[in-house]
Amino acid sequence: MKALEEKYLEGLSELFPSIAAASTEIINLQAIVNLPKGTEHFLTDIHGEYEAFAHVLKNGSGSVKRKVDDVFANTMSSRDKQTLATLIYYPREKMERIREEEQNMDDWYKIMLYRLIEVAKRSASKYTRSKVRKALPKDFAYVIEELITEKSGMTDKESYYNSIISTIIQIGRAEEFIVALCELIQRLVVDHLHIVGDIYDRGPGPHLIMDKLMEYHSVDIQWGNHDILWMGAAAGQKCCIANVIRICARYGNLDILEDGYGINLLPLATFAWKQYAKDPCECFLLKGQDNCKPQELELNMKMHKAISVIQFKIEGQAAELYPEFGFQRRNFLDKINYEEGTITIGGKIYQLLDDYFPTIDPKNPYQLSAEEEEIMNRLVKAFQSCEKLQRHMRFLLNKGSLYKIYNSNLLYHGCVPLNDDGSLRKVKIYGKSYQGRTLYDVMESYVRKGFFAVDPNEKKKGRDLMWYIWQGANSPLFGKDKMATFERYFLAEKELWKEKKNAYYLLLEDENVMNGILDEFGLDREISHIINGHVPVKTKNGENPVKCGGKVLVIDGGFSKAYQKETGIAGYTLIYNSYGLILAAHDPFESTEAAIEKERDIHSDSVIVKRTLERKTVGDTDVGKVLKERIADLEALLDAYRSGQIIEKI
Ligand SMILES: O=P(O)(O)OC[C@H]1O[C@](O)(COP(=O)(O)O)[C@@H](O)[C@@H]1O
Ligand SMILES: [Mn+2]
Repeated sequence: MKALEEKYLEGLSELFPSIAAASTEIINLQAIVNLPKGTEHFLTDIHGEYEAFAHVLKNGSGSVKRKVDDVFANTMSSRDKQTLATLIYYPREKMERIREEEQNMDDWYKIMLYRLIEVAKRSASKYTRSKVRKALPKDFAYVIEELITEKSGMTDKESYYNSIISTIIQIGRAEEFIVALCELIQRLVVDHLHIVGDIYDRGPGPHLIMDKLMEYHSVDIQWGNHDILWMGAAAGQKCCIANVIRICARYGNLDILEDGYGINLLPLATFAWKQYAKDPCECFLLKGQDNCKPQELELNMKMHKAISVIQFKIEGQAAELYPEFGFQRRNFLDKINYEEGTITIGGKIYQLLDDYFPTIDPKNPYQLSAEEEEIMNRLVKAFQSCEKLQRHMRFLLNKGSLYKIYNSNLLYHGCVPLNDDGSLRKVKIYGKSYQGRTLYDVMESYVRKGFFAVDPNEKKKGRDLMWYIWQGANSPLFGKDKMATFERYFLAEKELWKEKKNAYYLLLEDENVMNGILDEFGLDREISHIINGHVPVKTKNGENPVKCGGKVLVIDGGFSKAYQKETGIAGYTLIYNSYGLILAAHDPFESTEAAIEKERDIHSDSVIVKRTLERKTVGDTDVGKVLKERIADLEALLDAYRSGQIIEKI
């Protein structure tokens, strides 16, 4: 043991070869440990709503506005503060509009530059110089550093700053400089972003969200069931592919696949147009179809039906392949009386809303027709060879996981599957049972195998498990007894549409159960929180996202427009800064246009969920723990130098 420690200190002395070097490092690290903790920002269930997402990212769920308020308090009108905040969110667009009205732009630049410098200064004050330096835009790094660093010894600060600012304006770089400052502020107000799942589906811009996330300075992602669906599709899992296309068709978003990812849907379109030529496909209307031209709508509905039928067939085959997934009870095509147009479920006969199935052979209802087969094979190739999709999925794999423990918070998209009595539910995966954290870990390892395993059997298991995670009754990301897709399309009886939530969602207020989950994940039950998304919080019915006295926070972002009428708001986001946890409830986002033109921010009511007694420092965080260990090691090295055990290397 002793020898090992000595070896380690020897190694460390290579990096810090003298008493002076080790001491300097200790002082630097200690300074970081004492700084206020960086702000974390939590978003969930973005569901392809790129514009609203981009806006919340820019305003840091109110963090930018809070900074502006802090700096200017009562010295500026609220109107001016709002203009300044809008400028910080949309600098280019805002300046374009200002230029049209403002008589004296130079004056305007000057005022704004001063204001922005003050906000930037305050935003940077939480960080070390070296961290701020890394965040500075290349072109203006030196000047910005000069302007935002306090120069206490300087006598004529005013004229020094004035001359820098005048020069910037004179040489025609004011606008670029303003943009750089605004982006810096946006960058500094949020230190780290957590996406608690469901980037994909329903809205039109998930690919744009992915591009934006890929350039974000610090982010982690907990996969949602919709993200896993896309991951499965990208890995070539056919049921996932069919579901992805079906959902895009249902929301009038086939453009995401065709234009966003360049996946060719022509074979499916041609087939659907011919196969369902005279079929009105009325059960396959689109959600939000007002944006669709009539001719496009007709084709879109036919494609919607064609891919749904394919999905029910291939899911039926997969259900037989894996009885332990429990999907056999979801097989309906063999329960249909094709002559009568009825279906028998639970001993009862129901009338189907649509009974035109030209591609189904009643004797072999799950068999794809030759054309359907050909289409699916081509789609598998298209998904697997789409470079952009693969790049996005690689990013999800590298920055993402099924759950995350971060600064004493436990983050996952859906739930931890529980029995009705609150005990951890045992779930069988490929012949073995797992529960709680191990269930999560095993599932995650299969997801990764679906992409990286060399053994083709393991790879297939990994891919097929992604389809299970999407909609399996015991999937921690889905957490409902079934996904009633078939019933929602074909049956009028709403009682059949019901999806029963896992006991987890009924036990959110049960402290014993929630503490049990924290224990299971190795977290301190006294100080930790569980944060999940997935289930829209129906605020208009009086539902509260803060559960279990603040131990659990359910923050389905509610970005999805389709769901806003159910929730009554545009959902929640969460901020965890050095003062505590702040929950922001947002009104729906109108448009980027309105945000700039009318300076209409998303109106957010902020509620402080937990205020820390003392301002939290980096020392209280996970990074802080690592830094403190490093300091202890360096102190040991110092002792070793001083006692002669190790000799300086200079
Ligand atoms: O509103 P739609 O498009 O019918 O989707 C409903 C389906 O989406 C789900 O809610 C899953 O999506 P979420 O993860 O966003 O909740 C299913 O449970 C349900 O069957
Ligand atoms: Mn979800």
